[in-house]
Amino acid sequence: MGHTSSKLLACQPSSFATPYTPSAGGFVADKEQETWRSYNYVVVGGGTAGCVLASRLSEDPRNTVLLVEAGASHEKSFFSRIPMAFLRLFRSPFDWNYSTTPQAALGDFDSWEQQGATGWGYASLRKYFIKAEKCIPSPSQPVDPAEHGSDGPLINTHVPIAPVCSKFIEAAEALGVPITNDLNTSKGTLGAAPFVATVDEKHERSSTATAYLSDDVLKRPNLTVAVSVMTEKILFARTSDAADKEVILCAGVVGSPQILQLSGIGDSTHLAEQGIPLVRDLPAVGRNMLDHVSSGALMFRARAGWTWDYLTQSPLRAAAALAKWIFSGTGPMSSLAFQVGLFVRTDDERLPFGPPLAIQDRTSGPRAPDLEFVLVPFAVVDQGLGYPPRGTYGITAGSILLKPVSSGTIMIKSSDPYDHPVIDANYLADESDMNVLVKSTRFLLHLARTPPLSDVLDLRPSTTKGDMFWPGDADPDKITDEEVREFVRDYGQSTWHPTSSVRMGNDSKTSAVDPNLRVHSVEALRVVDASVFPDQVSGHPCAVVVAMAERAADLIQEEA
Ligand SMILES: Cc1cc2nc3c(=O)[nH]c(=O)nc-3n(C[C@H](O)[C@H](O)[C@H](O)COP(=O)(O)OP(=O)(O)OC[C@H]3O[C@@H](n4cnc5c(N)ncnc54)[C@H](O)[C@@H]3O)c2cc1C
Repeated sequence: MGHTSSKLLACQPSSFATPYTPSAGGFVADKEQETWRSYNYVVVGGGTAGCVLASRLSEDPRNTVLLVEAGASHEKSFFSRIPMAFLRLFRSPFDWNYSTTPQAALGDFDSWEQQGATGWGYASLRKYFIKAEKCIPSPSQPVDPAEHGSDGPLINTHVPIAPVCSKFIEAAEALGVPITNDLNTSKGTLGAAPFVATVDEKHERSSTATAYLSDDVLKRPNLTVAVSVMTEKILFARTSDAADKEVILCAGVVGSPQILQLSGIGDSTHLAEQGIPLVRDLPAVGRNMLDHVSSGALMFRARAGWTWDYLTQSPLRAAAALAKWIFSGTGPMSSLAFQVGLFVRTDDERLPFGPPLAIQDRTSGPRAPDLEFVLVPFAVVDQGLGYPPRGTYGITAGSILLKPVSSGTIMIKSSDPYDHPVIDANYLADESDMNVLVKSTRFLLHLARTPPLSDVLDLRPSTTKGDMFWPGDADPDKITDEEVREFVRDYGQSTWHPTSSVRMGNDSKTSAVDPNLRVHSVEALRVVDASVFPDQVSGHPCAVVVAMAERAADLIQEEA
């Protein structure tokens, strides 16, 4: 996070905090605290949730708020402003570069309430989705205004899509997937449509850092924002002196369990092994992590003129597209890399999923999808770090397991906060998860052979394993399940949507925070981010994190 008015952001801890070296135990004597600079709310992590909370909590001038973010201000990253350029941020200084352990086998809202997350059903979350949003629909894709917000900070809009993307959607419709104008309604996400984009009036990629922490918000005297400041651990007092003071962890699915464990909150056995004094035994901290794992990218060779491969293959045309975006805010650079989505159910018998395979239904009900397909309108090798040879055109499609059975763990491996924790995602450990991806890959192969998509592709049946267009060129009726499994094992990957590593619930044996997001049996400490999701969602998590942070801001202020 960060902002163009960087003079308003602090980098030196001495400018907003009192220097202090903690003793090994982590508890601070009452006398020492009296002399400290203090805030009503310290928000740790200026990501999606943290920026919303810092903005909303500081609306009341009586609240003093400190937001602490480990990363640098995004103002120096030109690429973070260009909607199309998000792949350029991979392995940049803005990337934590986390990786999972090697994976041997290489996840609504009403169901959240049923799992103990009282107050987090759709009926209560809906007003926060609307509060957060300013929807600007395009005339070609009208939406029901009753389903959307009109004056929230985050702009949702439609951006241009490549010609091949329309063919992808039309082919999906031909196979039986309904086309919808709007994937984001109370009716659920089932169907096929272009994605909406959080792109602002300046045609720049928008985040909660840009939308919620505007210049005016950053000028509030009661809000201090610190960037490039790593939170190492939380210090505790044995007695609470002020009920209105809170630390709110918004450090994300990896950062929040890591900070809790470093601070002595987690599985007592694991903390003892790391030599960390126990503050509270909460085994669910760092457990139950659920991610959206994908089959791996399937590339299909395409005919010239239908894709946007020129963005990666022709520096001249890429420069022209960039100039167009800079001067008019239009063209391919104003668009997304992932442009269209299909949300389906694997038990939909109309769709060509191949022979039956056992699948455990973890969806919240018959209108909720368990599978998503996405399309990038150019060929992408190794997550955008490589591209096919010039003159080779392609599309990159992937299928995403939305409701995994397998769950993983995030555990610190030492007491050093700068040591990345061990992330064992445990992908596809349950056979049902692998079966979803086998079915989905076969569906994609059929989709590619369905007009009008097949008319703009250039499939070549002679391609063999190892080729970048394998298994895209494989015959969906001949490729074996084992061949698909092998592809998924080789190329399956995270789609960067982990959740639930500090799960919300009522039972402190199976959850880490209560339905008001307070860490069980610890005063004045909350967690508000994707880590508290009781379960994975059947869509993309970011809007849910924003709505959750909006509701949390209300909960916190009601309790103060
Ligand atoms: C490449 C990529 C693409 C994605 N695309 C989409 C998408 O298209 N749609 C969608 O819905 N979701 C998408 N997501 C997922 C979405 O970004 C996350 O679900 C969401 O940002 C989670 O919000 P959060 O507040 O839980 O955590 P984050 O936004 O990750 O915020 C956590 C913050 O805490 C900071 N932090 C961590 N540890 C510390 C520490 N010790 N001290 C201080 N600060 C700390 C981090 O730097 C970070 O800024 C994508 C994610 C990635 C990585």
